[in-house]
Amino acid sequence: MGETIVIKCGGSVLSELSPSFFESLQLYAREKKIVIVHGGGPEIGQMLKKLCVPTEFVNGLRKTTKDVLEVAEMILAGKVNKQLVGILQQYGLSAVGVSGVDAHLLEATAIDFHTLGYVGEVKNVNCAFLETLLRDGYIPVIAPIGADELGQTYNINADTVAGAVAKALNAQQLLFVTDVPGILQDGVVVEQTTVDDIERMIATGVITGGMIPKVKAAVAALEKLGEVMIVSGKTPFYANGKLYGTSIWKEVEVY
Ligand SMILES: Nc1ncnc2c1ncn2[C@@H]1O[C@H](COP(=O)(O)OP(=O)(O)O)[C@@H](O)[C@H]1O
Ligand SMILES: CC(=O)N[C@@H](CCC(=O)OP(=O)(O)O)C(=O)O
Repeated sequence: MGETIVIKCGGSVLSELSPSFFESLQLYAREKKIVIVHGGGPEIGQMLKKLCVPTEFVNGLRKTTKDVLEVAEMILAGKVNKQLVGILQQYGLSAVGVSGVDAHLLEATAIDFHTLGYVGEVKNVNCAFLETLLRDGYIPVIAPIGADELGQTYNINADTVAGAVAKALNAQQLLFVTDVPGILQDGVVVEQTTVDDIERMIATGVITGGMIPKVKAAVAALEKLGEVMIVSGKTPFYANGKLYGTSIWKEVEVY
């Protein structure tokens, strides 16, 4: 069996993942070991609204009070994780759903408690646990909740978790599956780009909002990985041995 691929499924597209997306995944799973990290930001937002719990974002991260943390855990580790595992199983893929709390998978600490509350960053990934699941033929499906050594849980941005897991596993590739077919510039998909280009696109306002944590996680992961891709979950992302979307490299390849 081949190399490990980490796939992050964004909350923006979870309810719209097309049959062709799962068919691409089936093809990919024959050749690669797959780890999935999922988001669920829009669902957390909807539940917070229903429960009249205020929510605000600071630099793309959800400020997380005790009440917000409780809802994030319910939605991510409870609802979204189990729904996604259920769908993967319908497509014949052996998925096991865990949160970062299970088996100390994601050891976390607060980024900046004063500004963000219980928002975590990843300190350590239990790779041995993931490798056990992968060796037994399972696709680990990870909800982005981590815990510290005292058992305090944290809400972690799912793009950040995907980047940290890909780096820790020395993954061959990291794929961000989202609701757009890649990084768009003037409405056109940028097929290949580099870390320098990305910094320019953030500075000039081409890349904004939820695309920012994604490209930042991509840039951090590129310290160790060769390539990060951003692809759409609404259309097939893999066919004839080729991935369709934006490919991000550390620097331009010279042929
Ligand atoms: N240059 C860009 N190209 C594509 N999408 C962009 C760009 N800049 C900002 N975005 C926004 O980023 C969104 C994807 O991020 P987000 O909503 O957080 O998705 P996810 O839940 O998949 O992480 C897109 O739907 C789009 O609105
Ligand atoms: C700290 C932080 O912002 N956590 C995110 C976790 C979910 C997430 O990242 O979901 P998407 O991938 O769908 O955006 C949140 O509370 O929305």
